[in-house]
Amino acid sequence: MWRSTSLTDGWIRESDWNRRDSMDNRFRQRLFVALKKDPLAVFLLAILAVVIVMSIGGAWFSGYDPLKVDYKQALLPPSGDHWLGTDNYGRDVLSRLMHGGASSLGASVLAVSLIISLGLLIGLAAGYFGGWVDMVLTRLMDVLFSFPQLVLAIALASLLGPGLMSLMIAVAAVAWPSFARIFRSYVLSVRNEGYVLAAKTSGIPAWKIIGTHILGSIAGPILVLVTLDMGNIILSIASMSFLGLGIRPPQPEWGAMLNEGRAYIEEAPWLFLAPGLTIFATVLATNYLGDTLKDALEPRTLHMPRLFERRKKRSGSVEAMGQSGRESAAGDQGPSPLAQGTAQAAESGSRLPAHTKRGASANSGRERSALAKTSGAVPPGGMPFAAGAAGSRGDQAAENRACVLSAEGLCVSARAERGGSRKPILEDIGLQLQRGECLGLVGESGSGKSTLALALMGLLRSPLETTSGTIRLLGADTRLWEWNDWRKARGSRIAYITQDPMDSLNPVLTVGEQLQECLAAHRESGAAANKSEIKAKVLKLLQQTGLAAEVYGQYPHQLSGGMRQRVVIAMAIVNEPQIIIADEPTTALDVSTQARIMELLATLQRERNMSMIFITHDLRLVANIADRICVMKNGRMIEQGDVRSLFTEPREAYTQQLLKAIPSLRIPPHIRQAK
Ligand SMILES: Nc1ncnc2c1ncn2[C@@H]1O[C@H](COP(=O)(O)OP(=O)(O)OP(=O)(O)O)[C@@H](O)[C@H]1O
Repeated sequence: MWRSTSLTDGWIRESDWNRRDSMDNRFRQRLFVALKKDPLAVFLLAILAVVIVMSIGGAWFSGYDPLKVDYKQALLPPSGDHWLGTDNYGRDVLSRLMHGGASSLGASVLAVSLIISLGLLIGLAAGYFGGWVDMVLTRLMDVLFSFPQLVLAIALASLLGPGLMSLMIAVAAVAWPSFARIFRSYVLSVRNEGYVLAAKTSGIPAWKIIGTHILGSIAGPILVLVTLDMGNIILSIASMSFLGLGIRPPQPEWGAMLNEGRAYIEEAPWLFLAPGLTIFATVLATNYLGDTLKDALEPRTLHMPRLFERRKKRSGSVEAMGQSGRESAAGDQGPSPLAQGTAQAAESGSRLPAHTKRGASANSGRERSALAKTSGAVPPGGMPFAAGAAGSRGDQAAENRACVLSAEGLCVSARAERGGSRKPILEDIGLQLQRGECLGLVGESGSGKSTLALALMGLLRSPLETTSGTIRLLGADTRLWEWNDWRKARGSRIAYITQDPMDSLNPVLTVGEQLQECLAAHRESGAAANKSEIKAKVLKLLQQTGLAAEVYGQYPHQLSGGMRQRVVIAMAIVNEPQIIIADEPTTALDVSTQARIMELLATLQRERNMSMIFITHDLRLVANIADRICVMKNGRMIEQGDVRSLFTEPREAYTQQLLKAIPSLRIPPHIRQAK
């Protein structure tokens, strides 16, 4: 099903509309949750609503004419007749405040609209077209920035003459460059995104690309910026009115009322306090609500409450485990879940805890920053991982020691939107990775390979979460781990190589800087950083991964795809992890580069006795590197076995189909005949 859209003049797939609707729903839901959790935000929202309603409906709500002079009523204090008292002309202050609100808020909204329109027009043009357009517009902004804004606004307002309109124009004329500069940088950050380039290559005109793709992507931040800056504009307009540059007396306006009340601050403080507190409350409310909106649009800032939630869960689960007697009481008192897990591994032998519904889901994902962290984190500081910790407790313990990573009954599902049902992604996954072993993970697209990899790295991100099952990393039960425990393990114990190297590489840092950062992240705390030693280590690593020394000072965009993938491999092994998860590391490469990268991975794995999970669609690739293969389909592990038996005697029909699907290298008969 398709729907037309007036913006693109094209057609949008029904599923895309649904996705857009679901994004809107998610935003509304997050906003609702943010408001529900924050009584102050609700209180300020209520205040703002009252101020707006009173300002708009001043003529209906107030029983007094805000302009009518009655000297007999002058400077009356607040009373039942005049709730906020009267001013020196005997005018009702509340009535003037309400009518003044219409002027102040109206002028602020119009000024913001003017500023945003100008800022958008100029910021979009400068950011999208670049070149001389950008240069001219940026220089113009620089010139305007070189004047003190308030002084320039006062000078402009004086030139234009008193009145609310000239005030608005003056405020807008000095405020737009700051907005234009921010909008320009938003545009710069999205203009080279794939979807914008795709639209350009489809021949869509620039104004349409700007109107749909670019503006659509930056609408959220713009909305936040507007809300956050509304308070500033209200203040600027009030300040200039206070200086006598705004609305002409006797018309009311908050800033002008402040000015009028200034002379009576001792004998009639309500004249000053009423507009002052109203401005204060309105500005505070718009600023605070801008922050709330930002939290709803950028879910990462919601991590705080989630972390608290998880902490609660954690203490609950530890207690529950203690009560049920499944785990030793020592687990409760141990300094770290890592240590607990290792102790459990050492002591319990095959005593794996029963599956629990308390899954430890971590909040992060595929985004670049999180992936960078898979190669760098806080020093493990003597984490007693399984190596050597199991001691000599017979064959069973030795067997456990050899298993560096395992999943038991692992289930992952996508949390439902309100009212919907959970979508299972992984079901009852069981796998074991032995020391020094390479385990191939194959399956069609969407079978859940990457989700499993992210779960094994503790990198599942909402809406995905572990619902049951256990992951043991080097003997440690990770169910109780928090973000920080995972952070310590990632990079130093288990590392991740992504399909697209640019997912892991920061485009503005050199290769050397990025490798040094990973290395420094796991340096023992307090250990002195010897720059030349670190550099030497990084250079050696570059050499080991087949890269020339000059790559050290180069940026990712200066490298070929194969070189970038080598850098990512170097980042993954820089802290000598025992386990590597390589998620289709060669898919984006040509065949010969692919072969060289495979050779590099195999060599590094062999030389360092690392364990590796190699994820791929390609059975031929996995046959060359893996010792064992797990086949996944629809989120389930349907077959496991050593390479030979899986290739020669596949049990499952699906595995047989996969093997049959391997393309033949034979030259097709019609080409042979042509020869
Ligand atoms: N954030 C998410 N929210 C909801 N569903 C998701 C999310 N991420 C992945 N999925 C779903 O999980 C399933 C498995 O996806 P996953 O990326 O793990 O597959 P894959 O086997 O790695 O595929 P590919 O080889 O194409 O990368 C898919 O049906 C996908 O739609």
